[in-house]
Amino acid sequence: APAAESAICSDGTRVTNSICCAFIPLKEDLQSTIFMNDCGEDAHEVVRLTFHDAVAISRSQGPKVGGGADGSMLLFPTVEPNFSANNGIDDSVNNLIPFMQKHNTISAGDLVQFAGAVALTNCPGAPRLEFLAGRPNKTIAAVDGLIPEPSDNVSKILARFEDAGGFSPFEVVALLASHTIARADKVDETIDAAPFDSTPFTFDTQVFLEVLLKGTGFPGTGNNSGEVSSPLPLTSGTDTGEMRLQSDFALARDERTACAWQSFVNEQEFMASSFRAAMAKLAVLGHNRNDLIDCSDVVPQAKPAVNKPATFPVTKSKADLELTCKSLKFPTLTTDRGATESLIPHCSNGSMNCTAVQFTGPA
Ligand code: HEM
Ligand SMILES: [Ca+2]
Ligand SMILES: [Mn+2]
Repeated sequence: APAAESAICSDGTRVTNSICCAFIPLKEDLQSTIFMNDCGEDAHEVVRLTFHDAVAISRSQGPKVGGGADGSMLLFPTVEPNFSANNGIDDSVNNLIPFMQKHNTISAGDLVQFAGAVALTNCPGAPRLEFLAGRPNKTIAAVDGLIPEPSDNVSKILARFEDAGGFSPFEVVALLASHTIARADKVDETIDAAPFDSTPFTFDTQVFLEVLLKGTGFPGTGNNSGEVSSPLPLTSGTDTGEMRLQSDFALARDERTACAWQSFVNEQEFMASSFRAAMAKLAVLGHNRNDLIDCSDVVPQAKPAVNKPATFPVTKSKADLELTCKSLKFPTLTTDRGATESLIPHCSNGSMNCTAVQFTGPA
């Protein structure tokens, strides 16, 4: 192939195409206006948005039900955010909408996927995602029913991912590495920011370990749709205990996905590279990769991994594991020191009080 037109942006970044340079001021604006260089609530919610925008497409039903990674969530903010599977997505939608005017050469679809890549760079251990630019703004609102729900069974989840973009069961599990930096606000309406692992500000493998532990209780109320008991439910003030999604529980134990799930425990590099590859597929759903321009150079390097092996949280050990994968040996891990179950801090600096950015908007 002929060498791509290359350019140097005003800050010195060398890119394959000069159109990529517009994403550098966007990156700075996103960091200083919303993310604050933190792997906090606002970063988490934008990563979730990359998925909910992209997965709304169907190979069997065709383009009339949704265009994939097309920014339709931002372009139709009074439609898609109201679907029940999108409950809570309005925060990230309203936060990103002002950037469409402020950076008006960048399409909504590019904005969503780029913002997700930038958000992840704030999370130690996250991969530096591929970023391709050029998704057009011409699209339709997606229809309801295309986003997986935590109450869905494994067959339904795997079928939905297959239909959306030909994802294999392994790729589905790899994408769920995202739940290492995730907290639920809406599954249990009585509590906010209930984390899916004990380290929601670090892109580590703890989620794959902790979802394999026997559940003992609920961080809030106990009868919510899509929630099952977690091993670390202890809550105090805004330090909400761990929540477990029924879908994560089932994927970790189902014969089609359990070995993929277990394979990521304590395998930071393998998890990060598998997530990166699956995200590259997710981010271009609805597009032909060859029509897009590779602007990966404008994605900053992620914060380095903390280099701490996976550990059983205090009070837990291999006796608490619920393993169903027969072909893999479980790694030998130590238990964190302490006598009683630890709280999971609400904020990345370890405190109970931190403000999230929240713009008002149409969603
Ligand atoms: C089987 C598929 C999946 C199901 C059923 C599912 C379900 C959920 C649910 C119920 C929540 C909590 C929302 C709330 O109450 O605030 C959540 C949060 C989240 N999900 Fe997923 N998810 C799935 C796959 C994914 C994928 C593929 C990604 C990204 C690649 C992702 C990224 C996130 C993130 C980052 C959050 C945290 C948002 C926050 O902290 O505010 N999820 N997910
Ligand atoms: Ca984590
Ligand atoms: Mn949240």
